[in-house]
Amino acid sequence: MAPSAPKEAVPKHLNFITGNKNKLAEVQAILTGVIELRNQNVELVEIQGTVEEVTLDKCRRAAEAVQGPVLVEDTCLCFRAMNDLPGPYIKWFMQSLGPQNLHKMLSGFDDKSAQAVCTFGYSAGPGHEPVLFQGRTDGKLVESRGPTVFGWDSCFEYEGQTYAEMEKSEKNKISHRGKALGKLKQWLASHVDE
Ligand SMILES: O=c1[nH]c(=O)c2ncn([C@@H]3O[C@H](COP(=O)(O)OP(=O)(O)OP(=O)(O)O)[C@@H](O)[C@H]3O)c2[nH]1
Ligand SMILES: [Mg+2]
Repeated sequence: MAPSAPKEAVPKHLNFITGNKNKLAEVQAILTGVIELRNQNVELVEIQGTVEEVTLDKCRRAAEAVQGPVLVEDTCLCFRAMNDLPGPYIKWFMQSLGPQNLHKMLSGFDDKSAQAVCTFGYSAGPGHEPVLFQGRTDGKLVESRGPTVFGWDSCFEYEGQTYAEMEKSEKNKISHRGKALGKLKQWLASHVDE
């Protein structure tokens, strides 16, 4: 998606609204030296819809909740054999099945291909339309390999290694989140207040 941003200055720091500590750590690592990141954990309702609709709505709700500029992110895991489900609903499948059983979702299918999708939304505040930045990484759903620290990292294989088997810095270079933040960085470069 092209970050078709209105010419609108963003502040010198970003307030990343998330309750997910692993996401926060990755975003902090990737944005170090680019922009100051702050964090608030606000419980946000997440609607059903497309990847983009979910993030747009999450971003608008977050801006309303804090009455100011916000960055939010929504992550999807899409299985080709299931026409992209569970997508934004992966969290609930992960919580119920756990990393040891997640791969069984595709046990009845030959096609194990999966795509990790990360969509950031930035809003300058309530009433400001969010700008989206999306990154996608293709891989496969596999039996859990590696540390089970972060969600489905141990079940998502990219070029022979699961995310969990990679060094963090390696994951961040090729991950859905790294790609999305690459676009955010480009946008920031032309929007941050001097
Ligand atoms: O192995 C993983 N590697 C990743 O890179 C990754 N990014 C997110 N997730 C998990 O996928 C679901 C997304 O749901 P989600 O986007 O709504 O996140 P969340 O509810 O945890 O936080 P937030 O909505 O407060 O930001 C949640 O279960 C996350 O733990 C990941 N798992
Ligand atoms: Mg969430």
